[in-house]
Amino acid sequence: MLLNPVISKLAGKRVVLASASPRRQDILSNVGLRFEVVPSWFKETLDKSLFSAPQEYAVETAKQKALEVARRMHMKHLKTPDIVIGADTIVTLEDAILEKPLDKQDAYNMLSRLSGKEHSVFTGVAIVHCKSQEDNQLDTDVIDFYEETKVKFADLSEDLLWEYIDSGEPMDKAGGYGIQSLGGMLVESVHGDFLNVVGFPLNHFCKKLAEIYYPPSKQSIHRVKHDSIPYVESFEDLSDVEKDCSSPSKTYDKKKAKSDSDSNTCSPGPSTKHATGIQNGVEEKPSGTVHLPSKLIELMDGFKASKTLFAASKLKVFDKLKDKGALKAMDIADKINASVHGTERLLDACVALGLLEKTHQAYSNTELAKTFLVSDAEFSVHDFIIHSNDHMWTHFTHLESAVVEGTYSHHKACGRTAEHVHGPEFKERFMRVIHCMLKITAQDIVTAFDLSKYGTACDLGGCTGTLAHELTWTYPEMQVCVFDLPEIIQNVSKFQPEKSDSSRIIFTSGNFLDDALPKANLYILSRVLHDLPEDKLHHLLRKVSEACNPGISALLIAEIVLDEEKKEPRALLQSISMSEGKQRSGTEYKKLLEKHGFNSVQIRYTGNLLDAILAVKR
Ligand SMILES: C[S@@+](CC[C@H](N)C(=O)[O-])C[C@H]1O[C@@H](n2cnc3c(N)ncnc32)[C@H](O)[C@@H]1O
Repeated sequence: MLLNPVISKLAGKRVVLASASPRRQDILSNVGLRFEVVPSWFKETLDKSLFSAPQEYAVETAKQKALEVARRMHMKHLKTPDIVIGADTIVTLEDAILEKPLDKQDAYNMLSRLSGKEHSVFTGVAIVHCKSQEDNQLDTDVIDFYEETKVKFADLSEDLLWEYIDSGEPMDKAGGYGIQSLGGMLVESVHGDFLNVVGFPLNHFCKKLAEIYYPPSKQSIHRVKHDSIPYVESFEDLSDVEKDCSSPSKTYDKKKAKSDSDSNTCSPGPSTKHATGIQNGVEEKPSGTVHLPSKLIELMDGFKASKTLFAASKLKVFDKLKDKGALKAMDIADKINASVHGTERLLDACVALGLLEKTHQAYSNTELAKTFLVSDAEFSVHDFIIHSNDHMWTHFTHLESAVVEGTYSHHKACGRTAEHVHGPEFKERFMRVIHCMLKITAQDIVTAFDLSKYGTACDLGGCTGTLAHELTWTYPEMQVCVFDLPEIIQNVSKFQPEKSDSSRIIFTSGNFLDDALPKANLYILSRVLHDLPEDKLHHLLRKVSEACNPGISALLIAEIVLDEEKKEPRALLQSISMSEGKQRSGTEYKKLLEKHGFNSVQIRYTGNLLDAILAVKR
């Protein structure tokens, strides 16, 4: 349950926290906010002398952190977040800004300066609302603020200072201390928001959200206009949010219905059209037509958009336009051997979907098509689209019977024989699909954690070796073994990139359930666990755990990690077509791994197709 109704205003939006700080993540997730973590690459090197007050520096840094993530996500995967939250905490003493200590001596200098004195902790916060414009440019709207808390340190003895520094705690914290853990011992008093010192001013943040989502009522808000049709403009008050939207007594307000449909919250359906009510003494009358929520329209029409993309890919429209500049519908029809009339309709639909551009009756690829849809582009998802058209489409057509039967008997449903599924043609297509999707997410997986200390890695179920190449590019010392079934390994040669030091990668065939695992410091299971039934899953994890030496080895998992409420649509839509296995939340993965002796489990939400989990036995 959400304690604060303003947090619920963010439900259904793609919210990103541009900070790797586990403390900020905890503060926000504890109040039920669902968000992805995409740490900012913005370097905290703004010239402090340019700011008239230290808090302005913290606010600007927070803003730049959030904007960097918003721009990167928009550019990189064309998945623009709705909101990016950036934060920066600094400690100031007599106008000097103390950030994170560089080393133990620096930590000592900071803490001894703070000893016996009162200092200020400022956290600058930026809330960036993002929107992708029609020309694919990113439009951002920044709201920022800061919070100050005053903290007084006790007089600290040399011994206490060094004991604290030797604990390692000061190193990643502004001012060199963490109030929420050992550093709490140094603090005599706190004036202001405690969580601000921990790293995020939650109370001020919620107040800001309330200002954004519940603008203060104006004098004229509850006014009645007596035109030919009387109408009422009204802003809901905070307490309205918790009310059941289906309540028949709820008054219908056209403006609200529109904004609700835009923000995917509940909106009155046709049954409320004739409702009347009294709000703040003003009688409201029904006001005009009911808008079908855009969310629902999108869902009802979604299959047409998918099929348009699939048909254009299957007919190789994007390939024909590659390197050709703009072509008229007639010329494209000729190249794809199709009717001019039908081609023109398909092309116009692609323009409407942002896949093609049209100028002077001629069509050309958009940047999105050039990057992802041309079949030989570096990051092409063409093979995945063809797989979706030829297989997933049929799969989903039989969804009702799969639900009724409780299993996905897709061979039967799709009229396919074992030969279709296990034959060489299927294997090669399967490998192409895996290869193209992993190419897009591999970099984020291998950089989610610093893996440089692992000299050898073994990618179990590593298929074409995409992750192995990314690992050797990122970690120049690492040797990687790709372990997969013999029929996969014998086909890997055609997937090897030209520019790669393949001497550090070996391909080994075997069955990870039956055979001994190759020796390695780092085991990788990418998109393997979610597919396994419980008995095989535990068997495999037991084997990996036995092969891992405490303190030396680790297990890296790449999967979609569900939010705790299990509402992530992409994972749930994928689950619907899975016959065995299941998608799991972060807590479920932690419990599963703890059961197999991995007592340190860290999760990174990458914002890309797969998230990363690093599990270590201490
Ligand atoms: C869903 S794919 C994932 C491929 C790749 N790791 C990725 O992240 O895209 C599962 C991989 O595990 C391999 N695999 C399945 N069962 C296996 C087994 N018993 N032993 C070895 N590899 C297996 C499959 O051949 C396939 O390459």
